[in-house]
Amino acid sequence: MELNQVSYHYPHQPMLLNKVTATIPTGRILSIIGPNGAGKSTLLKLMAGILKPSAGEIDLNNRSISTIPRKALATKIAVVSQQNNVFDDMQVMDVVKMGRLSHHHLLANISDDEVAEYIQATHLSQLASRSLSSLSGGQRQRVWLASALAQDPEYLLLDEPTTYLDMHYQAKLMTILKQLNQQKHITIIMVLHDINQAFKISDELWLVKAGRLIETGQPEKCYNRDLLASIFNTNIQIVDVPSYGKYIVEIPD
Ligand SMILES: Nc1ncnc2c1ncn2[C@@H]1O[C@H](COP(=O)(O)OP(=O)(O)OP(=O)(O)O)[C@@H](O)[C@H]1O
Repeated sequence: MELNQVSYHYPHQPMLLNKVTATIPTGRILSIIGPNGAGKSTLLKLMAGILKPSAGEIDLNNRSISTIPRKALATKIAVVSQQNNVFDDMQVMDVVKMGRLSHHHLLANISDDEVAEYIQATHLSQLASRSLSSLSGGQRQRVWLASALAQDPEYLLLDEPTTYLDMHYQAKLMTILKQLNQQKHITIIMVLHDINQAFKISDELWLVKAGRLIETGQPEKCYNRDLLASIFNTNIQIVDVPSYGKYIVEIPD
């Protein structure tokens, strides 16, 4: 996937993203980090084809994603974003099957077996017959992930996927994502607020501030105190934690 001079503004709003040009590394894990309001979620929505650039192009395999029909795009790109409650009455199994609709016409044509691997990968087997409304925030998050995986996408886009998860499930989700990336070669693009998590799991980072891509590259290149301080507008220290490695901390004035 390539972004060529992508700019975007919401209707009747000033320009938010300004001529973003970058290549998404295929088969890798990319995290987008930056302060609140920088334009990270908007960038993700543009890559998902949910929003159309005001100027510039996003190409997938040399074709503009705005010319790819929605159902065809859903077999290539899956999105896990902030959840809605529209599907609260549905069973977990059916919500996961809905992800598979990009490959079928009817939910009734999709067997339990067809989605079993996605249910297993997200550790939902025990919850498969429960309604979505009876689940905790973290459990629901895994259902949305399973539904996105059922699309069998080349690209998995996640907007703050750890929001509802406790420390244990945050680590577990990161392990699941790493496995999916390594075993199925899915390209993973996510917006993460926990920058230490982003630095640990990602092959590449995009640092965004005020709608501009300030830096891109491997985490090692981005462990730069001055760079991070200017992005987040705060004092930063990078410390060495035994048996963890480099850890970024904010030191208030
Ligand atoms: N639908 C919308 N209409 C108008 N403005 C919007 C809309 N969605 C987002 N914005 C504005 O665009 C800017 C960027 O929002 P975006 O959600 O992309 O930022 P972000 O970097 O993901 O922020 P956060 O870290 O707080 O989630 C913000 O100023 C936001 O208020």
